[in-house]
Amino acid sequence: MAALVRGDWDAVRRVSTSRAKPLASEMCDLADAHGRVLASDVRSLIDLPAADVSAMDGWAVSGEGPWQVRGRLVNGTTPDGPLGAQEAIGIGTGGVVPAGATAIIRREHGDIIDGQLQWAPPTGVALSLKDVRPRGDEAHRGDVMVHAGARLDSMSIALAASTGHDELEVAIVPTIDLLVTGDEVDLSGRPVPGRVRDSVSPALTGMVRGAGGSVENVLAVPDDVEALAAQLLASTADIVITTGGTAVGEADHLHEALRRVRAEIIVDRVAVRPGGPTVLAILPDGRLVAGLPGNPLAAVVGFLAVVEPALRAMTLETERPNTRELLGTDLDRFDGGTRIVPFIRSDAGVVPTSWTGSSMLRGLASSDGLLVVRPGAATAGTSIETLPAVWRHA
Ligand SMILES: Nc1nc2c(c(=O)[nH]1)N[C@H]1C(S)=C(S)[C@@H](COP(=O)(O)OP(=O)(O)OC[C@H]3O[C@@H](n4cnc5c(N)ncnc54)[C@H](O)[C@@H]3O)O[C@H]1N2
Ligand code: MOO
Repeated sequence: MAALVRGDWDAVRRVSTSRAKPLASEMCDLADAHGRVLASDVRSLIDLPAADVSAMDGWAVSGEGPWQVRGRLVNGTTPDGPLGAQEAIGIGTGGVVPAGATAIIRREHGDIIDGQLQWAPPTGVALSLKDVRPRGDEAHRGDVMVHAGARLDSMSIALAASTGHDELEVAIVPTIDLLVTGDEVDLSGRPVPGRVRDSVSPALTGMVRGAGGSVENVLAVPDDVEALAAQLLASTADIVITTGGTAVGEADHLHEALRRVRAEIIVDRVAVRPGGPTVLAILPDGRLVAGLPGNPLAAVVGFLAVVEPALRAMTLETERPNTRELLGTDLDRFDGGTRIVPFIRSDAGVVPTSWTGSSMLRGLASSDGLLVVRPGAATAGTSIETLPAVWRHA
């Protein structure tokens, strides 16, 4: 298949989605399920609640009062028979309402005098079963509570727990190795003039997690075709991300390394700024290689173009609908492709941050997300597509 060369933003994301192979699934304890992608629907194992239960502390009664009190139902047990006429039984919130009950009386509306329950309702309160939560009020056995493809969060996990689950079927987490190229790049310490501190791997580690994957290794690779090719083959990750070396400089070895390992290039540059030199390739054994530019903001954009869609396809995560917001300012006209620009929200609408250069993360770090600025005019008061700050949800 021919590579998509200087492909449009949406086309690149579609191709990255379609060329990534879904991974298998595994079972996972609820305690470890946060952030995992659900592989099969969570269906309720029970009617919820499983019986008619009282919504209030008080008494279940039958017929008109006063009532003979038959003791108290211990929470967690079921009634040992129906209530007879003029009978009452003490009940707690969540207690199973006995058959024959015709009303719940709240604790504060009744008193026991000589073993008999006397009712002293405030005005307007009638005897009724309105304080009963009927069986199946929230869910019936078999109802789909969480759909396959959902990213599990604390609420969906809690819902699975409330409907009787201890473990869930989830997609296996795709693994990522990050190969940091650039002989001038330091993985730690304070960079002196001429040297650059690696900021791409810290930025991408959280973005990978936010997109459902896991960074297994961060390795510095020298600016050398042999070394890069050897490391591409040695890695066992589902996606190998390289940073730097994508452009046309003398130390830019990515294309040659990909040729040597017989990778098929799927995407060769993207019509986006920053992030233009992004590459996506597939190794003979099916693993993906994403070549991201060395400039940090360009690397983030390249990640969103080719890695994020691939990760979601590998876990079969449901695609989120595009979000749109009101643009708060005119943007300079640009026809050379899509621009991705960090934004913040203001009273007028979304506006670009400062520090949006390809080498800068300062604007992105304080942003609320990214604008997707299509070629052509973008004027204040119109709606514009945005991408959420996925790095923040990791
Ligand atoms: N003659 C041309 N020059 C460049 C072009 C071009 O089309 N023609 N494209 C420019 C664009 S756009 C980008 S983006 C960069 C992409 O460059 P590379 O992917 O080859 O990256 P490097 O040259 O290795 O590095 C670029 C820049 O980023 C710094 N860097 C690298 N790795 C890291 C890291 N892990 N953390 C922080 N900073 C990093 C590196 O020191 C360079 O300053 O090429 C343009 N040039
Ligand atoms: O477009 Mo590059 O990706 O500007 O820095």
